[in-house]
Amino acid sequence: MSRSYPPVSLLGAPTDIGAGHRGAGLGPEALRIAGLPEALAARGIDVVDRGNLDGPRNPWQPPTDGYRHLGEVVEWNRVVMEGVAAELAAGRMPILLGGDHCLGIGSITAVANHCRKAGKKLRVIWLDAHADFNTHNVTPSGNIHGMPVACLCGLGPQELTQLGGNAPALHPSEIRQIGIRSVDEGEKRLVQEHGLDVYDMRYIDEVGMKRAMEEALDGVDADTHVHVSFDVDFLDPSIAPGVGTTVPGGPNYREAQLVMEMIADSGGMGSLDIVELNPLLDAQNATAKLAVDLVESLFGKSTLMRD
Ligand SMILES: NC(=[NH2+])NCCC[C@H](N)C(=O)O
Ligand SMILES: [Mn+2]
Ligand SMILES: [Mn+2]
Repeated sequence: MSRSYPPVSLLGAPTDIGAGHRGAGLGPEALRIAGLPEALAARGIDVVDRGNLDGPRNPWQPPTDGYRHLGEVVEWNRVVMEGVAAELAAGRMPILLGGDHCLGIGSITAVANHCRKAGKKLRVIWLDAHADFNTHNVTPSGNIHGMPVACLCGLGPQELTQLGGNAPALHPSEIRQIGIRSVDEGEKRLVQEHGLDVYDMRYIDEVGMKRAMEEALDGVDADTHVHVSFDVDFLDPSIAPGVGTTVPGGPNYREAQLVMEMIADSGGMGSLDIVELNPLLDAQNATAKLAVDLVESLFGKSTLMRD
């Protein structure tokens, strides 16, 4: 199946404000140096690099009341939400270059608002080692990059849960999480209570990535906007060392390619976040290059013609 893609805009968000390690703020530049704009252009996509958004610097403080850098995280997410919303309103596909995963709050809030206005269904495909469903009372770290899914579903500080208006941006039924293998104790209970649809590594081991992805994409149709939230720590650390919170036992190269190819085949991808890439922990930008390779597959690159 091949599709034509709308024009794409790259938006850099160079910050590690929600993370526990410094360095994710260098992600946008590493992705550019790994050739992301050129790779998309080579696929015939009209791509414009908007450069980097601007936000507060990282004061690198310990958490207060269960959150590290809440004020700065709110500011960054407002900037991201506005940037992503402007691209969607102009009929373009935003690709957010993070930055840490707290930025998913702003990005997905903008996408959800756009879908409500356009009368489209939303399906978020969350590729991650982590559920990112912590709240300030259960977080082991206070790092807000461990909380974006909870915030989007209405659990968290009002400044984040109501970033785009007074209703939660997302209903748990709109998200599918793939590759999960690290969920904190208190977080497990919340995931269960809110009925998140989690395709964890145990499930993927048992049924295979193909069936897991068929299920995760079930119901996606021409009226569905698919948002892909790609936390690079989704990948097994043996192939993707350049992230701050590695967890062993993730998808290998072929499984990751299949995920991307199946999302491409769904024909529904309307927006993408690439987050948590940390060039300071990488080996010669190899993780960034792998991310670019996988994004090519997300945009329909395949070995043979398959129509
Ligand atoms: N987006 C991420 N890399 N999240 C990692 C979260 C790690 C851990 N669960 C925490 O809340 O601190
Ligand atoms: Mn993660
Ligand atoms: Mn994450």
